[in-house]
Amino acid sequence: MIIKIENLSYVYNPESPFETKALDNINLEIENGDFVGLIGHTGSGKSTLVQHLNGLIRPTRGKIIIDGLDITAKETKLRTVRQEVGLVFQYPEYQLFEETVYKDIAFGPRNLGLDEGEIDSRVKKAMELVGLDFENMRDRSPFELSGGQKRRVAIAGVVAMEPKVLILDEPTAGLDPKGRDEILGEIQNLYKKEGITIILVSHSMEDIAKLVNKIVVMSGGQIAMEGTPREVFKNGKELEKLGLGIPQVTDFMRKFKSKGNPVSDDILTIGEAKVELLKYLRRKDNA
Ligand SMILES: Nc1ncnc2c1ncn2[C@@H]1O[C@H](COP(=O)(O)OP(=O)(O)OP(=O)(O)O)[C@@H](O)[C@H]1O
Repeated sequence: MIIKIENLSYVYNPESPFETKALDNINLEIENGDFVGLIGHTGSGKSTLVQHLNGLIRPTRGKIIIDGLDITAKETKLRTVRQEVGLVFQYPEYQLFEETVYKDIAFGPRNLGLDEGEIDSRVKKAMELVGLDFENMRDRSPFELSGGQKRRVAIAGVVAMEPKVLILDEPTAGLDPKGRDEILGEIQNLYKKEGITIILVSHSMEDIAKLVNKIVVMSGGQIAMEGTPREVFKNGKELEKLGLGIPQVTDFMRKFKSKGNPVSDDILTIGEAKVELLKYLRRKDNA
């Protein structure tokens, strides 16, 4: 197990008129190599939770153990936590600030005190992992890049820290469909190649169904459901009550089945639907 969260609660602005209980007794275990989708409607506590995981916020109550290290203990240094857990914020491109792509990605590794050779190889590897051409892009200014490219630079900066856990908070927000697909493809690629643990916060059930092997559903600062995508998306009605949906293709297959067509409704992606519908058509032709 790489992450263990025990009885985690967090209150913003305690004992003031603005007091908000954002996390309410969270207990969660994540296995090494899991790809976790964290979903929940606006204000359910997802961002607050992920900020705890890399030490940006200290809990009001409870404990977080990452790879055997209690990151909530007073004596644990933030620097150590950041090496273990990389967090890519929403709209991370706003945090780019160096004059070249290379310098921006090298910033974190340089702060770790690594030597130039190691920094260079980490920048190269991180750029390759997120699909940025090293020779063509290294000396460009991050500010003259497209939205999708800027975001990749920002993700590469976190990847270059070689964290054991990578958290991405809405990495496709604000991108066009092509940019979204590219970034998601790179994330999937990174997961396959590096075998790290990934936590993806997303409002897109399609993206979640396509990528993750475990879903955690948050509501009102608590964990409302957890399980494999198949387990979680079986509970369409409960998800709806929490202001969430199921992938469109899952919804379509369920409706198609309910009209009396003999197909499986346990379908999560377009690819699965295609296979199932072709089988159905063949059966129909042979009948
Ligand atoms: N800096 C803050 N100060 C006070 N309250 C906050 C702060 N940040 C979040 N909250 C409150 O804490 C609760 C959880 O918010 P959080 O941002 O973690 O939710 P979220 O699920 O990430 O939402 P979204 O999907 O909109 O990003 C909400 O009630 C929110 O209003």
